[in-house]
Amino acid sequence: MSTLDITEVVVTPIAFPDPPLLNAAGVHQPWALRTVIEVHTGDGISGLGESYGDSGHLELLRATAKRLTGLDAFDVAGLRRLAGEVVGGVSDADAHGLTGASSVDKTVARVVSAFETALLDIQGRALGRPVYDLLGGLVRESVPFSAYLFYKWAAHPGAEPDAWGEAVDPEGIVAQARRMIDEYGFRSIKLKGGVFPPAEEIAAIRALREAFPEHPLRLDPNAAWKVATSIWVAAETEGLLEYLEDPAPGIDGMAAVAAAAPMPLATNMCVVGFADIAEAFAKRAVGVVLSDHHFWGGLRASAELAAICRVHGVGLSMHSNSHLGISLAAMTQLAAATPNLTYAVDTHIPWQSGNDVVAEPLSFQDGSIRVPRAPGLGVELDHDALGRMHENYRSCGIRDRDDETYMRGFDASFTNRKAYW
Ligand SMILES: O=C([O-])C(=O)C[C@H](O)[C@@H](O)C(=O)[O-]
Ligand SMILES: [Mg+2]
Repeated sequence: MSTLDITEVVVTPIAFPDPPLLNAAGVHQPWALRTVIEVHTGDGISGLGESYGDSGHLELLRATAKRLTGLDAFDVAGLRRLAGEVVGGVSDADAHGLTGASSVDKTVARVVSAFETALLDIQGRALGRPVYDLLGGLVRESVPFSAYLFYKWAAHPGAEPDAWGEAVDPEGIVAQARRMIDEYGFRSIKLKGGVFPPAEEIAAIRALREAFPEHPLRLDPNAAWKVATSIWVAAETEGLLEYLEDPAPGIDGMAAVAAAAPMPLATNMCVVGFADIAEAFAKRAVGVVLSDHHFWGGLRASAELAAICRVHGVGLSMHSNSHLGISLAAMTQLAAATPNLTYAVDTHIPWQSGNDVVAEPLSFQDGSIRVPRAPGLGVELDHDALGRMHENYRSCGIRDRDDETYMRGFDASFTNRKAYW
């Protein structure tokens, strides 16, 4: 008799180089952290997951992994129960705060997600079907992604310049967009804002519109603006943005901006769990929710979020932070099966300079990824790369992502820009 009982779970923290990308929380550290999950079953079928690498989360992943031996790979309910027991009453927060408030539910969701992806990978491989078939079936052959632009320094202080160069003004941002679009073919553009005074970021949006008249544009200051400033920026960018993402903090702040803004507001900060939805939707605070399976509780939970958005007439997009090819494959599978995901998906992949833990990463053509037809997620682990990136983790000295403290090393007066302008 075949058994998909879990025999072993391997949790490997890794690090890979990250450029000095600027945001409202500070600046990215030289190394980004992730955790790779390998779940093995008695049948010899294994599945992959990718998650955050911060120390508190890693501890929870390791503790949960120990409990999974013997669980059936189809028993996602059992995974949720065990993860809930491990997390207990812990509310694990990010130092950067870029994905909103923490809660016990969100902490459990982040842990579940890391393993659920691996279980779905196993299920798909066992059935000989891609993960999108487990999520309701294919609704698009290819998934469009957006160019994700960042203000950035030419180099981490004291290090060699990276290949992307400096971008601290509209010219630098347009040059970055041109290069990213030439290389990847993206057909929509997101600018990470909350770095410079809003008038400078509006100027960058105007410059992008002039250089790329056909590309839908988004601006995301990660709640760096007060309500009045947000309303002013929204008026100044009327007709330029497909959505304005998290201009101001909190559901009430967003609702006040949304009531005056000519474009929809999007969020990955004020609606970050199922408990936020009723209030935010009742107050019409957001027109678009950015899903993210890494903190919404996995691919199935993200599909539930999609259904809720659909029935409420709220749009759906997808969030990303620094990630590698297992996450990209999971995001692609989810997007492939989500009818109302009508916005191009965010991705940090261009910033990872070709570093990956998968042997043949999914690649972009004309800004989109063709959905893989192989069983499971459609990617295989590169064990040598995993080993190298684990060595990076051991030697880099970083154990938590903390953009603010890293920035303070260069500007002692810097504080997180929440509602700053
Ligand atoms: O609001 C967002 O889209 C993000 O939080 C995306 C990323 O975390 C990004 O801001 C980053 O990594 O600096
Ligand atoms: Mg955002």
